[in-house]
Amino acid sequence: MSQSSMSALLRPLRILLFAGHYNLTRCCSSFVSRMRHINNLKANDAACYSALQNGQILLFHRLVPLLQCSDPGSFKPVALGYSEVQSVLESAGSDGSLLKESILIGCSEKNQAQFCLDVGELDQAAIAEKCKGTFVELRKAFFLLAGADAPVVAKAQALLRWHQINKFCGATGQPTQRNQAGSQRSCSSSSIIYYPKMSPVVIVLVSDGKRCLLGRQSSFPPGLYSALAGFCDMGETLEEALYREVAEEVGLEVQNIAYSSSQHWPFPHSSFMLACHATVSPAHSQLNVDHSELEDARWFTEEAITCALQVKAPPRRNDPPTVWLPPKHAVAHRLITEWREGQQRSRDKE
Ligand SMILES: NC(=O)c1ccc[n+]([C@@H]2O[C@H](COP(=O)([O-])OP(=O)(O)OC[C@H]3O[C@@H](n4cnc5c(N)ncnc54)[C@H](O)[C@@H]3O)[C@@H](O)[C@H]2O)c1
Ligand SMILES: [Mg+2]
Repeated sequence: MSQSSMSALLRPLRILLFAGHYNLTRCCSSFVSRMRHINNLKANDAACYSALQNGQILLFHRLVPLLQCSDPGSFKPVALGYSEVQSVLESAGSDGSLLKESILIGCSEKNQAQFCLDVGELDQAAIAEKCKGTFVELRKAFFLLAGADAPVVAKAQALLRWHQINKFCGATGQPTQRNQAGSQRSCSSSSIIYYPKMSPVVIVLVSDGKRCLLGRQSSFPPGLYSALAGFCDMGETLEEALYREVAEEVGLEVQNIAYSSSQHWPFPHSSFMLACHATVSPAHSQLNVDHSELEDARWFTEEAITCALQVKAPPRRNDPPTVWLPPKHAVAHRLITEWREGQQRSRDKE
């Protein structure tokens, strides 16, 4: 084939590729510009302070988020502008200089920066009344908020907590200074820069083909069962941590690790949850539970999981004992529903 006829053949393909690239660029551009905007705010204190003056600020009191109930049962974090927060602070007897302590959490679709501020030194009731909101502990708030708001509030609390406990350098004992965004703290004596930290945790749903394995710690609320989880040790890979945790907690050797997803988990401190599925052969599914780690671990059939997923609220004190599962915001819930869908798919194929 001559070069010119080859070129004529490829022309429509090039147009298609170009159109595809154009669409991809267009659909990604707002995301890319938002990510670059946030990155710039972390690096540039003056730009960050100016974004704060035009941004939205979520309020916390000693790490407890301020929420507003819009419709009955529907909660949102209270998000105020700079001058609104200034007037709230002034009404609670502060001069407003606290506003500079705000920490960058992210950015809206329209590139409006979002910050959080802990007003723990001021009167909680006065702030709540002025904002027509309620301070709700994160353990409760996390499950009252909509899917998109819960991780934002959890991230904000995690950043505020990290700043509260990293005010001094571990090497010199000298105070550390934060940048305007609050994305780092540094010690001028040691030149060490500290960044917000999460602890990696592996969480795994083990299956023997027909059943899945859930466990509970004695500290869990009565009847709650979850996937097995454990903190990664220094130097371990995700797979090594997973093999070790399952071996330690229930005495099994798993195979076929398949990554599912990840999430930031704020309780009790910031964990980075890495969620996986894994299998054991039915012939090697005999549990040997370490009761110093787990109060109980059991195999659950698909029917038992379907039943437990229908329990929408934790059982009350005088209710009969019921098995219930982690709520929707928890990655354990996702692993369990993925496993159940997999069981349904393989049944449909039979
Ligand atoms: N999001 C979810 O769906 C989900 C589900 C289950 C568990 N989790 C979380 O996973 C985390 C780990 O699970 P686990 O309690 O079974 O872990 P685990 O089995 O490793 O046991 C916890 C113990 O590990 C030790 N430990 C080692 N490194 C630690 C570190 N960096 N931070 C704290 N403790 C450390 C402590 O002695 C602690 O008591 C918990 O914080 C829990 O909240 C989340
Ligand atoms: Mg564990």
